[in-house]
Amino acid sequence: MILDQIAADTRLRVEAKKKEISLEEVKRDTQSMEKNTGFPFETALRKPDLSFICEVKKASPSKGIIAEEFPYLQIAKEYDEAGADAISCLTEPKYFLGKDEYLKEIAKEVKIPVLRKDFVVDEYQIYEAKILGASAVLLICAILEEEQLKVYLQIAKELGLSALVEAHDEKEIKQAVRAGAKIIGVNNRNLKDFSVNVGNSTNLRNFVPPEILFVAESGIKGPEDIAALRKNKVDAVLIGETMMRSPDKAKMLRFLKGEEHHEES
Ligand SMILES: O=P(O)(O)OC[C@@H](O)[C@@H](O)c1c[nH]c2ccccc12
Repeated sequence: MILDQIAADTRLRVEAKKKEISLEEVKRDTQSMEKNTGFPFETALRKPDLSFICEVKKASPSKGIIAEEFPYLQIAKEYDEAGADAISCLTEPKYFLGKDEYLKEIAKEVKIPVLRKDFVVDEYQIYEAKILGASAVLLICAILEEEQLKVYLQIAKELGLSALVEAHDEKEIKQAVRAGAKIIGVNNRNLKDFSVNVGNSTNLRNFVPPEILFVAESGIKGPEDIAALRKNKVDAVLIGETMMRSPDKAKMLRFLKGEEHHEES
């Protein structure tokens, strides 16, 4: 299964990083950092209207290369100017061709909060996210034990980071709720076989209590998808490929919101 493979590779990557900079060192580095005031990622999602999280992603295992040319900083700035509420930035290098530097530079450059999109299997990566300037981390239920998830949520909280806890089915949502997640994302893409069903997040909407923020992730292509998610009282959407492939981010965002009738001019 691809997810297990990515998680295993990530463990190796983290072990190698620890040899260069130890866990103690990254912990110490976060201690000397300015304390965050509030949780900007969570705040960005907690508004009456639907929030948009736009993703900076060069490639993925299901789609291959999405952006041959990849002016990541410019893309992030365009998302910010287009009115995105937050940015998701892939840092996983092998399968998504992400880089820590992308996140670091983007977080410095934009006003909106940035989520570190990676496969967290070690607390090391949460401290690292903080150092890179992220406002939030992704925690994927399918690769974490419930106890681990609880511990990681606590570490993130202490660092002033929000956590988007990703679930794919009812069982994982229940785990996320028990572990104390404040933001739950339901992935419409099954990471076991890459099949996409935008109905997955609407079907599972009611398993998440209303005080927990609900994010619909993946496979969102057009205003009909957004309208259906709005109707189901989703708090936020996470959109990657559709935004990445669009030459005019502001226009695409208006199109998705139903404010613009044509995708292309
Ligand atoms: O490009 P899409 O289909 O709009 O999907 C974005 C995002 O949801 C997807 O990249 C994603 C969702 N969960 C993940 C976990 C790891 C890596 C990537 C992801």
